[in-house]
Amino acid sequence: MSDMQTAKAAARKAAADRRAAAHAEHGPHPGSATEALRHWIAAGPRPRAIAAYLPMRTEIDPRPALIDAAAAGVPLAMPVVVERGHPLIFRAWTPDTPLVPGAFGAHVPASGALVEPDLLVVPLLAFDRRGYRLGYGGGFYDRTIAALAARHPLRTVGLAYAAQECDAVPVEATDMPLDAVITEKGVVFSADSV
Ligand SMILES: Nc1nc2c(c(=O)[nH]1)N(C=O)[C@@H](CNc1ccc(C(=O)N[C@@H](CCC(=O)O)C(=O)O)cc1)CN2
Ligand SMILES: Nc1ncnc2c1ncn2[C@@H]1O[C@H](COP(=O)(O)OP(=O)(O)OP(=O)(O)O)[C@@H](O)[C@H]1O
Repeated sequence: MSDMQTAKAAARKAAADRRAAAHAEHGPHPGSATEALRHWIAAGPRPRAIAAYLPMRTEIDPRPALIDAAAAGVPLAMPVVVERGHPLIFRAWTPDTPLVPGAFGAHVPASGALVEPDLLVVPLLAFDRRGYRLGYGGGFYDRTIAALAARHPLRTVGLAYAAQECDAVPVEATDMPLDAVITEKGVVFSADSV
């Protein structure tokens, strides 16, 4: 393992433990995080489509924060892994969409049209106040953010427990910073651009 991989692995392990403790304390639907994300979405420009995630392990469930957008007719989507080393794709999703277990442990919509989102709600293990994040190590979100942002304007918001914050996440050239990070304490990071 490179020094970078070793540093990321250690940061992931520590953050996973802190996230599990926060999940046990606050549950999967911390109301203040849901409210902050709902307001953040409502306060910005109307998205063409929002992609969030179907929670796995001890991630916060983003779905309750999407209710207003869904009611306003904004298309929603969830991620699907196509292949290791490739960007994610997104399938249309509503609360009634049947789900099946996906290749990497998360559920995915069983079927559905492909969606090109311009707002991404991003899961993570660790974040810092520059907007950098660590996920499970697939590089899926880095590749996906780079690919989407190359095609059109994109906004990205991380959703996490406050306990997942780090001073400085180990960063390499391909890491894509988020535009904002929301926790049960509110909007804890916001780039100048959003
Ligand atoms: N809810 C949710 N859905 C998601 C993601 C996510 O982070 N959260 N993803 C975000 O990418 C994608 C799935 N990616 C994943 C990538 C790796 C592992 C995983 O279990 N990794 C192993 C380490 C494996 C290795 O290093 O080879 C692990 O964490 O133990 C899980 C999901 C798409 N869907
Ligand atoms: N755009 C890219 N092009 C090529 N390699 C990339 C790209 N993005 C990430 N990678 C590589 O993928 C590997 C995993 O990346 P990283 O450790 O940042 O994953 P992660 O952010 O924790 O995972 P995820 O984004 O799936 O949640 C690293 O070796 C990284 O260099």
